[in-house]
Amino acid sequence: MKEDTIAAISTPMGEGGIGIIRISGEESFNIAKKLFYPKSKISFEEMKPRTMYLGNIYDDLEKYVVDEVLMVKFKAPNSYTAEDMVEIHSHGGFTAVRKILNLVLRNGARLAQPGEFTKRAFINGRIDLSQAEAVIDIIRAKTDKALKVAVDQLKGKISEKIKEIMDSLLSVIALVEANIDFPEEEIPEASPDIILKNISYNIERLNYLKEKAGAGKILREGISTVIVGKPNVGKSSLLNSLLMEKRAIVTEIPGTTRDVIEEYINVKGIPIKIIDTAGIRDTKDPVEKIGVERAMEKVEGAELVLFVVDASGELEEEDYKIMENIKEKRLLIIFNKIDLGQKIDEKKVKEHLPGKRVVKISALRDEGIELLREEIYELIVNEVGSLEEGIIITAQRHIEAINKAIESLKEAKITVENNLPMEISAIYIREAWEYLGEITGDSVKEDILDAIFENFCIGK
Ligand SMILES: Nc1nc2c(c(=O)[nH]1)N(C=O)[C@@H](CNc1ccc(C(=O)N[C@@H](CCC(=O)O)C(=O)O)cc1)CN2
Ligand SMILES: Nc1nc2c(ncn2[C@@H]2O[C@H](COP(=O)(O)OP(=O)(O)OP(=O)(O)O)[C@@H](O)[C@H]2O)c(=O)[nH]1
Ligand SMILES: [Mg+2]
Repeated sequence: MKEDTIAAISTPMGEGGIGIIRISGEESFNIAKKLFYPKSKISFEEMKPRTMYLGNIYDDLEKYVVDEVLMVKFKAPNSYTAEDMVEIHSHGGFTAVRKILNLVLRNGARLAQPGEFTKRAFINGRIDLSQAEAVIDIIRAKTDKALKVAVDQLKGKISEKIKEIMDSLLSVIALVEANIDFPEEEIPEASPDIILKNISYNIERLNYLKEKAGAGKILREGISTVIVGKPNVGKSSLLNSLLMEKRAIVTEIPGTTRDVIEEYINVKGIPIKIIDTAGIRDTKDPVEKIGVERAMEKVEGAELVLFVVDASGELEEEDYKIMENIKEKRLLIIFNKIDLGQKIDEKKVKEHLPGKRVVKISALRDEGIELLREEIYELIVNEVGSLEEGIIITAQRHIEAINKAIESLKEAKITVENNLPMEISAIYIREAWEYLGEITGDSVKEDILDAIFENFCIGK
């Protein structure tokens, strides 16, 4: 079946130096040929692939030059999608790119869906599914470390590991099937021992990949971290210190913050989504009340809580209430306003929040902030393991597939141990193979593909 020729603007809409319109599919060259007039007066066919040419985009209906651009063509299969492709590099901004896209559409292309270029790269076999998924992770990476992990995935590191395991599983399946089909022949015997060994080894390899998944999820999605505490303890000041900018309004009036404020910070490569909330207290003010409710909701969903108290005062009833609510959470206790001297009873706080660490800071003077960042890092790394070496799985979809594969392999193991016919074991091993194939895209259903690429941006 002949695929449509698709087109989209691949750069963000806004004022910028350059804007890129991409076209992919069989009609790409014909469409570009009608619009593009090279300065050097050579024909479209004479232009070398993967070489930039300067020229004009000309509107053949309205008869005027739309923009001066650079154009480059890619001949299939040597392109991003592995189809014929054209890129038009125009001036940035809203108007030129949009006008050129419209011209391209008028001449026979249709607007690309989100992720459709990358989907084609996958369907045409240039990259596998986990590599395709890495593309959007690269675009959305919030720290250098997250970027590095995504680029490793784009380079095929995950697929390589998964494919090794799949091949190993396939080799036992083949062995079992050969023994069933040709029991008389001179082929290696599929002894229960050999099969068990293979299964155990592959379960081990999958478990190893799983170990790093926690770190992976954190690198990809960040840790949602809520700053919580009574009014006026310095929550917004802490947010500002961490961000190194005056993001939130700070005043000496309790109840200043009402809305939830969310920003990202980078703590040694870990993206931390930091959320400032309204001070928790009983209040009659209807606006503040909503703020307090929102704060409590955020605490509920938080992966890390920074509980701020005013260390220059005594613990109050509100503090006790908040502690009661957050004691089960991953949590750091922040003693703020330490510049005013410490009056708070540290023992009492620790009694109410056993096992949690205290960090002493002055948000006003930016003191202790570096230490706090260290503590956040340590807390996370202690729980999820190092973010440094090894292959890091980041996608929830991959983790689920690995879990299901492990379950199938465990089933297979039981059948062998119970001396059931080998073909039964082979069925479970094949099931594991198929689950892993969902990661690479070797065995994946259309709806999963749609769900993956729907989340991409247009033009990617
Ligand atoms: N202008 C521009 N910049 C871009 C992209 C692009 O498509 N256009 N990319 C994407 O969005 C990224 C680069 N990724 C790419 C990956 C593969 C191929 C490609 O043509 N691959 C062929 C040929 C490889 C070769 O040179 O031998 C292939 O793999 O067969 C192109 C871009 C980032 N920057
Ligand atoms: N001395 C001293 N004052 C501080 C410190 N941190 C914050 N403050 C002051 O405490 C007051 C309240 O600070 P905010 O950051 O607005 O407190 P908050 O917890 O966000 O308050 P709400 O939004 O009302 O809940 C302001 O006057 C700050 O300047 C600190 O470390 N030392
Ligand atoms: Mg505040």
